[in-house]
Amino acid sequence: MHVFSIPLTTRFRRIDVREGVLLRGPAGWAEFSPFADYDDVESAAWLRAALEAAREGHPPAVRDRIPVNVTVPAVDGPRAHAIVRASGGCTTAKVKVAEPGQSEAQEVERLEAVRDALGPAGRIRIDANGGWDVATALARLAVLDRAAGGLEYVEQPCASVEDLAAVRRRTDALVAADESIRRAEDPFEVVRREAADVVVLKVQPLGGVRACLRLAEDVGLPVVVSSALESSVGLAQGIALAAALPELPFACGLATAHLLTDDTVVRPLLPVGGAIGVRRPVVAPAALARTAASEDVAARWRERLERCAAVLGEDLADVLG
Ligand SMILES: O=C(O)CCC(=O)C1=CC=C[C@@H](O)[C@@H]1C(=O)O
Ligand SMILES: [Mg+2]
Repeated sequence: MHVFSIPLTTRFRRIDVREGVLLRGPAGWAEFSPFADYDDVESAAWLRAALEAAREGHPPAVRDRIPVNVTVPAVDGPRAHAIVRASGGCTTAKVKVAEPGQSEAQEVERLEAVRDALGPAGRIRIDANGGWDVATALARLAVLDRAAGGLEYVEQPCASVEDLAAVRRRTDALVAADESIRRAEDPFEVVRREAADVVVLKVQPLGGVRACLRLAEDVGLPVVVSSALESSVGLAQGIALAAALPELPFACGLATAHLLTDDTVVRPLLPVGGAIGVRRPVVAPAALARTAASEDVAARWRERLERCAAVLGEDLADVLG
């Protein structure tokens, strides 16, 4: 077991340092890295995902390259431009909007810069993380669609499924559901209420690659696989899901290794030509030493891991070695 602590290159989701645990089982390394705002019961799904990867490995792949979007945090125009240009050939960008404290003008500047960097053929999607009410979403979407020169879709414009459905009914923009799937008691409410055109699946919060494959089948909507800002060990779990899905019509949000200043593997899972090759990266002792958390952080994670294992009724002896 290895506890890592890696500073981010850019503040994202109001965090500056990404922490988590790497476990190693008979099928290889796996990552357990629930965000701090997930309680033990919610975090247990993240552990189920890690145990599946460590013990069973990944299901068969049906493709060997995963097209990915570059993820643009809530930064200013010049920085957004630079991030897109340094993205490893991504032709789709996902741009964060609705950041608390930021203005519409800052979002417009960011989207114009991203369009400029991508060129006319690129695709731009935005993610509001549930930050708007319906009226704000409708007004802002019109403005941001113009600034971006067309939006591929808007991810989680509002927090509730009811509001997502209202936005979807009242605009031409496609709506993607993220938090309404990953943090919902019932992910099928999105389907019943016709609240989304696309669902975003993240492997850790949804309990593993196989659980996500079943969910994708049952939901019956196009899927975008996205990361939870993991190190490349966790990203490989997302890559494995994207590789195994029968259909993959959109670029996936798995190019987030560039948001970390270091990684736990020899060759991080970064895009080349806008896609990430399907592989399980090699964890290296030197990378583990560089990214090792301090003793107090490690102790906090060991306790969290134990509490989540208790929630699942799991004995972790085979993955802690
Ligand atoms: O989808 C992407 O391009 C990258 C992943 C990403 O945006 C996220 C990762 C982790 C936490 C989330 O707040 C955020 C998201 O909302 O999708
Ligand atoms: Mg999202």
